[in-house]
Amino acid sequence: MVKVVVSGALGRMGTNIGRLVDEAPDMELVGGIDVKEGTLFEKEVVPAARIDEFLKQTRPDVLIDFTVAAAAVENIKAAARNNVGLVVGTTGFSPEQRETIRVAVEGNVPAVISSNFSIGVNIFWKLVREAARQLGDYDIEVTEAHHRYKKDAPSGTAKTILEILDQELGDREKVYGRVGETERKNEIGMHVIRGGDIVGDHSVLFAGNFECIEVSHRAYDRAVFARGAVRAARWVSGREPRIYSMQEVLEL
Ligand SMILES: NC(=O)C1=CN([C@@H]2O[C@H](COP(=O)(O)OP(=O)(O)OC[C@H]3O[C@@H](n4cnc5c(N)ncnc54)[C@H](OP(=O)(O)O)[C@@H]3O)[C@@H](O)[C@H]2O)C=CC1
Ligand SMILES: O=C(O)C1=N[C@H](C(=O)O)C[C@H](O)C1
Repeated sequence: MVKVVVSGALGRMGTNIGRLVDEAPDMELVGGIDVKEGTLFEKEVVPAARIDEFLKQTRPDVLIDFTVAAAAVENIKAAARNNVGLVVGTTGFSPEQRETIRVAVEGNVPAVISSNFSIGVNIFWKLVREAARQLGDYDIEVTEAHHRYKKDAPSGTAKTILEILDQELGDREKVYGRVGETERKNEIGMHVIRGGDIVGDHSVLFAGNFECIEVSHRAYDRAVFARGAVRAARWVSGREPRIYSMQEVLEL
């Protein structure tokens, strides 16, 4: 049995993940962490201030964190202190926060950290890499769209797309939206849409003369992220203590 605590337990992703863990025959949901007290599928949810005490009491194998960046950093440090493996889907980390996470995790606990846990997006990233290899001289524009409540922008998935493009094409200037008189140079355009209940859309446009290629992914339900996170939780238990990507989990 893989024992799981969900952090961000009362949120959109936390409740989706809690349901899947609760229903999995090989997993045990032992509780949740959030800002307020509550319950998650009849298991206790305690405030984040009590995380150390709760991890000692419930002794999970894995903490799955889908919260906000500043909170996730503290939760990751607590998991590492208590020798609990990690699956981290939270996005919006600064470079400094990423370094803090690396120091907390490496050599201490195994952690799968990904800006997107859907299988489709992990394949989409591979397609974007291949397109960039072939179409480096085309104009490139990245667009993402999410629901009105999303706190960070651009999305973590879009930032991963920009990293892939940089790896393949070298560092290019990023232009975040355009207004007024603008002249296109060898930049990458990055465009963010927020509205309604859009679950998560990402697209990369490669525009040449007389033709365009668009690589895109659209999520219709948060279940695709939740399923990937639960798959990663199963996979991460007992691994060497370092940071893993979802690509490693999926052997892509
Ligand atoms: N990697 C992936 O595949 C995916 C990543 N995400 C990312 O996951 C994160 C959460 O998204 P979503 O579920 O939509 O957001 P929600 O706001 O619905 O959920 C986040 C929850 O975390 C709670 N929270 C805040 N601080 C803490 C803390 N210190 N400890 C524990 N819980 C805390 C929030 O409480 P309160 O509301 O009271 O502040 C809220 O209940 C975001 O960063 C998002 O980008 C989302 C989908 C897929
Ligand atoms: O906040 C969300 O909802 C999502 N966040 C992730 C991101 O920032 O890339 C993944 C997904 O697109 C949904």
